[in-house]
Formats: sequence, C-alpha cells, structure tokens
Amino acid sequence: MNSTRRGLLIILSSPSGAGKTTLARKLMDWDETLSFSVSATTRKPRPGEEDGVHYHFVSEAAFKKMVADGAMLEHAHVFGNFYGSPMAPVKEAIDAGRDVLFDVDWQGAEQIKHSALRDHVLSVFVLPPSITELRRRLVSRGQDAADVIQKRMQKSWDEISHWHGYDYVLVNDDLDVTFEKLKTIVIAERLRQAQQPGLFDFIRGLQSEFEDLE
Ligand SMILES: Nc1ncnc2c1ncn2[C@@H]1O[C@H](COP(=O)(O)OP(=O)(O)OP(=O)(O)O)[C@@H](O)[C@H]1O
Ligand SMILES: Nc1nc2c(ncn2[C@@H]2O[C@H](COP(=O)(O)O)[C@@H](O)[C@H]2O)c(=O)[nH]1
Repeated sequence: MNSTRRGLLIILSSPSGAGKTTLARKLMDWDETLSFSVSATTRKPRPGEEDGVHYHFVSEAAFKKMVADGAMLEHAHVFGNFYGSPMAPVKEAIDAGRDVLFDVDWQGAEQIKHSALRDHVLSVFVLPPSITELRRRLVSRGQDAADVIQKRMQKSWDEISHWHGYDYVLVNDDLDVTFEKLKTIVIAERLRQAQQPGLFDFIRGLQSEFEDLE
C-alpha cells in the first residue's frame, strides 16, 4: 500500500440551476484544503465572475489549442459554449494529497470516470426538488437572459437522465440539509481504507504489539 494519500476527484453534476455551484462554494468554505478545479470556458463572464477564480475565460482558439495540446483532463460543448478542466492543476493537487472539486456536466464526469485517474473519483449528482423549482432558481439567479434560461431548461432532462452513473444522488430541496449530506459523503469517502495512508503500518504495529503480549 502506498503510504502517501492521493487526493480524490470529487465531481458535482446537475441540471443547470439545481445548485451545484452553491454547494461547491459551501464545500470550499468548509474545507480550505480542498482545491477547486477552475474550468476553462469560452462563455462570457457573468457579473461578479472573476477570471482565474470562477473560470478561465478564454477564446475559442485558445480553448481548442489547450485540447490539441492534451492539456485538458476532459472537455465538452455545453449550452453553446466550450468548457474543460485543465489537467496540470488537478495532477499537482492530487499528487500532493489534496482533494479536487469539479463542477462539470455529465459528459465531463464520464470522461473523468474513464481517465487514468478513475480509481480516485467520487461523483455526486444533484437533483432539483421539481422542474418548476429548477426554472424558478434559474430565473431568480438573475444572471441569464430568457433565451439562455430556455435553452438550459430544454437540456435539463438530458442532464438528469445521466443520474444513474453517479456514486451518490442528492435532491437539493433545503440547501442546509443537502450540504450536510454532501459533507457526510465526503467525510465517509475519506475514511475508506484506500484513502488512509499508513493504515497498513498502523495495523502492523498493532500486530507486533499483539504478538508481544505475554
Ligand atoms: N436548495 C436551494 N434552495 C433554494 N435556492 C437554491 C438552492 N440551491 C441553490 N439555490 C439557488 O439557485 C440558483 C442556482 O444555483 P447555482 O448557481 O448553484 O446552480 P448550478 O447548478 O451551479 O447552475 P449552473 O449549472 O447554471 O452553473 C442560485 O440563485 C442559488 O442561490
Ligand atoms: N464538461 C464540463 N462541464 C463544465 C465545466 N465547467 C462547467 N461545466 C458545466 O457547464 C454547465 C454550465 O455552466 P455555467 O457556469 O455556464 O452555468 C454546468 O452544467 C457546468 O457544470 C467543465 O470544465 N467541463
């Protein structure tokens, strides 16, 4: 067993507006050792979104070059824009034993689950309590034009239909309750045998102690 812990790749997916960005931000506030995978996108920034913090906002040419250079762990075309997760920061974080949080659609989740890092993936799908509430959240977020909201609503079932490919599914009705459940999942996953460095050494120590019993 390797004595150095390799970080988890924690994937959150949902139809647009179900609340994964909100949950991701709460998770980042809860655990400052977590590293957020800042995606590259060709989408224009929303008010309040900072380049390099929420996304790397890039041109289509720059995005395509990153893909051609093999610099993306995964990438997809979503709602008319390109999105992708740069590989280098992810590798750096997990090699240093830090868990990395991804906010990606089902296509990105599938690619990560089939990548060389697949043994370290924890995937969580977030459902809205209803389709009516999903639309209400997209509208009340107040960040997208009506036609964009329409496009996202039209694609919502396509995204939801991939729920079964995830390790966990959460219905995000009450935000605090959902967040507590998400934390529980992360805590439990970190307690898996494979995630505990030095467990074999510890058990060997117990064994020696046991064998020395008179
Ligand atoms: N449990 C909840 N109850 C009520 N409102 C919520 C809840 N969770 C999130 N919201 C609100 O719903 C809106 C959409 O949430 P958020 O931006 O996190 O969704 P998202 O899944 O990340 O969407 P996208 O895929 O478009 O980025 C936000 O205004 C957020 O504050
Ligand atoms: N496959 C990927 N999907 C991504 C990535 N970053 C974000 N997303 C998904 O795109 C939609 C729309 O996001 P928005 O910020 O424009 O509302 C949403 O489902 C995100 O999860 C990525 O790097 N790869």
